[in-house]
Amino acid sequence: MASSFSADVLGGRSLFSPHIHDLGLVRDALERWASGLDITRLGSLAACVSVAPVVWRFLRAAWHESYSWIRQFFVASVTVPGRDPLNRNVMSWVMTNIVQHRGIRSYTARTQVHAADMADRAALLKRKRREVQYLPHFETTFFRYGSCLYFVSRSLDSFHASMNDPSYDGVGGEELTLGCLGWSTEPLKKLIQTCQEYADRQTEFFVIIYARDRYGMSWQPKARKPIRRVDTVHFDDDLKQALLADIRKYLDPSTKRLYQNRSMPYRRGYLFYGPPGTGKSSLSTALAGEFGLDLYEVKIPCVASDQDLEQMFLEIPPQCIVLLEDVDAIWTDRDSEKDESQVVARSSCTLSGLLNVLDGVGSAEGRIVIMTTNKPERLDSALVRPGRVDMRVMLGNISQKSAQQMFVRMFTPDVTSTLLVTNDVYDSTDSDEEASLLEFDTLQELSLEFSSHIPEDTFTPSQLQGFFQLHLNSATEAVANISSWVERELSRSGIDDDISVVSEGKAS
Ligand SMILES: Nc1ncnc2c1ncn2[C@@H]1O[C@H](COP(=O)(O)OP(=O)(O)OP(=O)(O)O)[C@@H](O)[C@H]1O
Repeated sequence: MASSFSADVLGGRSLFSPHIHDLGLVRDALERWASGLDITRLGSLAACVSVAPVVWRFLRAAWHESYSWIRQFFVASVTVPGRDPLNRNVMSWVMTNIVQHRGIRSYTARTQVHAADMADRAALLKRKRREVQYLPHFETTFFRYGSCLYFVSRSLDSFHASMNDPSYDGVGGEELTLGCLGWSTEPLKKLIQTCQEYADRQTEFFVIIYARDRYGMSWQPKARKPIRRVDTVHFDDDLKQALLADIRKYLDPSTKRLYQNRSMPYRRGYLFYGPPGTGKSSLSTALAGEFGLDLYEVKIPCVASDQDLEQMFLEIPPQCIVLLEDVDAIWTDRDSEKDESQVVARSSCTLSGLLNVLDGVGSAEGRIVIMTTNKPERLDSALVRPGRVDMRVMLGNISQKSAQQMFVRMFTPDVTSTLLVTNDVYDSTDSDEEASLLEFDTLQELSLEFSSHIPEDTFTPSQLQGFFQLHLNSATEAVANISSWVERELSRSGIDDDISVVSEGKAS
């Protein structure tokens, strides 16, 4: 037993011997260091360590004092209020061009709110998981731009308050102070102009949609959507061209002069009507992108009072699109007694409140107002008279022609990837052209076959979009499945409440 025990110990020793060797070395080093220690030096070291915090506090106070002196006498500054649109422009420029180029070690993290922004496919599939948004966390940052030294400080208190607002997208919103060394504010104005130009370039690719914040206190950017081309919203082609021409003419500077010379209010109003899911909101967003305008969204059923509506309109800038959604929720036709009771129940603002903001004292020049409704017959004639509504656009159920266009759009190869392929890989030879032409021809044939199965003016475009979402990977599969889908939808609409929606679309 004894021999076996000692054998085990020996075995263990041989196993761990390198560590024991290392420990021996550490112990030797410690012994050498301790033997050379001088107790006086140790005491002065301890004294230094104990006064270090006091020195640190003193240096900080001195720095703050001298910093405020420097700021007072040698620094020019501009403060940008949190709720001003300029704030967002400055902040996104600073984030993109300064902060992100530095190694960031401090972030604010919060749960991503906008589901549309989720890039993580796994998170999308696992619906309960929400993506985390990381935002650079800084209070003051110094940077050199051109020949000047600048700094930007932000009020972190208001930043944290904004972060608690789920509709806040994380950029801007807190009071900013921009400063630079010197007595002139010119470099600051130039910097602000650079930020503005940067923001303008951004809007070439995006539409900024503004909505009231959750307290109803101010307009806040709700979403930044990639521009949707107007040709991706399918409805009557002639009507679409007429609408585009009308807006283009209205926005032409010469038209503005004409209106002013003739003492006419420079405003334009449109009414988009049709069943739900026919593209009224999509068209409004597409128009904002087409004409480079911001979109201010007012959901009429959510407006608390006439005063709120008035305040909203007072804060909307002149050059933009105002989208008044579901205007029928305000009230019904004045002659229709039976609906009068629903009016009070559905919305808290009144017809006179709405008319007042459309062309009363507070209504600004240069706006485009788009009203949408599913029930145009309910609207009061005063609201839709010329001057308030200059053009009515009916967005109905989908025609065979639009269904064909939608099919081609869904299965046309991505333009950017096609361009990459043609530029990088191929020399455009005759056979290649023939191949792409053939592809185009096949797509046309398939689209014709597809649309022949779609009954005229029966389904909403959003219904058809739902079908495409199931067959996005194969055009032939879509064609093969369309007739059974149509049958299913028709039989469903026979028993569904949807039948009323479909027949309303046909009637209008
Ligand atoms: N005419 C259309 N052309 C292309 N897509 C459309 C069209 N109409 C609807 N869609 C698609 O259907 C979806 C819903 O459209 P949208 O919200 O614009 O309809 P809407 O008429 O505003 O509906 P609602 O009256 O319920 O607000 C969007 O994803 C949009 O892409």
